[in-house]
Amino acid sequence: MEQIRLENITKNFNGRCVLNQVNHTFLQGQSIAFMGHNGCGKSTLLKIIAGLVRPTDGRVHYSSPVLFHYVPEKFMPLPLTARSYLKRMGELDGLEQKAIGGMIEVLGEEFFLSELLDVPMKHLSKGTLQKIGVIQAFMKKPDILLLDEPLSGQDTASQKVFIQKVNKLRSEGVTVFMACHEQSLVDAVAEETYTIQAGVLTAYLPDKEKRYVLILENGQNSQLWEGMERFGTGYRLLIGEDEAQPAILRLLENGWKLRGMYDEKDS
Ligand SMILES: Nc1ncnc2c1ncn2[C@@H]1O[C@H](COP(=O)(O)OP(=O)(O)OP(=O)(O)O)[C@@H](O)[C@H]1O
Repeated sequence: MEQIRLENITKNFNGRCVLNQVNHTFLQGQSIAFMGHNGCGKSTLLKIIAGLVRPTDGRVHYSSPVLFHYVPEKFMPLPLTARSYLKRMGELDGLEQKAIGGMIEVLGEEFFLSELLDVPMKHLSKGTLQKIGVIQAFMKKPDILLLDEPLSGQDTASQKVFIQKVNKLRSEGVTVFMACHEQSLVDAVAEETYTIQAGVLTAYLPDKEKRYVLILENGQNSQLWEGMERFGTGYRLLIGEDEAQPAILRLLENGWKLRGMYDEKDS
């Protein structure tokens, strides 16, 4: 079912065109990643979809009223503690006091933040603030989740929790948009990837020849896969780009930890 239609979306900043007459329809339940070089317009497009930035020209059509959750790339270092911030946000979302307290505890623990929940946010690192933004987005199920560089460059344990939670929302019909540079995150949560080049949104087609090296650690005595080679204390697996997404999901489900991923050509 059609959920969002971009009609001739153009965005100029100081006379410079960042998005140039973008037309596209997104369906409910899709999970989309925007990739592309720094400054190509990924965050701008996310904000336009969320209605946070007005396009210079064109319109965004929504098929029905929708609840958005938007996780920004940079989070404000407020003087509030993470706990009181999340509590207030939960209240604004109409959640019950008791449920909010429980969710903060559980999500804080899952994202390894329990000890930092009572520290003023202005003293927290950029990565920790990002996690608080992500926790906020998981407190109430939205119709559309927009994630700007979520947990990029963070530890694999937190990324694994994040991937599981996003995929759970996807299975419940939530539409997901994500701007991301990290291929492993994109492969784990997005079914369609687009790049923005010179203001134009283009479907990203996997290169059949391209292969990735996955560096894996055996977390739970999981069964070895064909082709896995010993690599330091873990294993190394070479995999085609088009197979990477389902393979990573299966590996994570089977207790493997993804320690790294890079283009075979860079090895
Ligand atoms: N409020 C603004 N005023 C002026 N220029 C802006 C503004 N917001 C974004 N830009 C410019 O628009 C371009 C696209 O920015 P955007 O943040 O969308 O890129 P991005 O693809 O998300 O980049 P990154 O990967 O570095 O996060 C950049 O050149 C940026 O400097």
